[in-house]
Amino acid sequence: MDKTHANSTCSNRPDLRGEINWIPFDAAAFVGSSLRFVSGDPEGNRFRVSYYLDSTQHLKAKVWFGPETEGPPGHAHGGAMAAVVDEVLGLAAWAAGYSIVVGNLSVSFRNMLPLHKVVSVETKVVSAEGRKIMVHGRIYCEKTTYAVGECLCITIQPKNINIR
Ligand SMILES: CCCCCCCC(=O)SCCNC(=O)CCNC(=O)[C@H](O)C(C)(C)COP(=O)(O)OP(=O)(O)OC[C@H]1O[C@@H](n2cnc3c(N)ncnc32)[C@H](O)[C@@H]1OP(=O)(O)O
Repeated sequence: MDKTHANSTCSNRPDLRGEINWIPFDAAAFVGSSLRFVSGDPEGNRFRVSYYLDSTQHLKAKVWFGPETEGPPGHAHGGAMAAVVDEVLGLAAWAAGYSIVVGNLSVSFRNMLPLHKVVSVETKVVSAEGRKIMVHGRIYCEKTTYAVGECLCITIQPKNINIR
């Protein structure tokens, strides 16, 4: 399990720094500025997200689940976790060089995720067969796994997605 430098509790400014050997990843440089739903409001009360590549070039994210992601009292909505898995695993395929949209997403919720928590997301592109790119990943913090995702991405022509 990765060692974390991030605070696990909310402060005025959650600590989204990456871990040793992670380098910042500029998502907008790959997919434009359209990813507003999850990572587009770095000062907001929903999600705050920082992206990185680890030393093996796998996409990682640090994500703060703010109060506006609430589902069960004091905890993140399952849809909020699914949205994070959708964006981060989809973006992992882009970071690996595939222009894709997500065709199918499976998310298993393993533990309730307390609000105001900074967690990590890890990803791995596990296969590429024709237009089908399979990406696996999970949301975790230290020894706790909150959600596990399997994301089937389908390649598209970049011109069909109007990246801006
Ligand atoms: C820009 C950065 C984005 C990154 C992070 C954000 C991630 C997202 O949230 S993306 C938004 C959510 N996703 C969408 O809106 C996608 C909506 N769906 C579509 O646009 C289309 O169905 C699309 C593009 C996936 C596939 O359509 P199309 O190009 O016509 O391909 P199609 O011929 O049907 O299928 C191609 C292959 O993929 C397979 N496939 C397509 N969709 C699926 C699916 N949902 N499940 C399983 N297999 C599928 C087909 O079986 C086919 O396989 P094979 O080649 O073996 O026969």
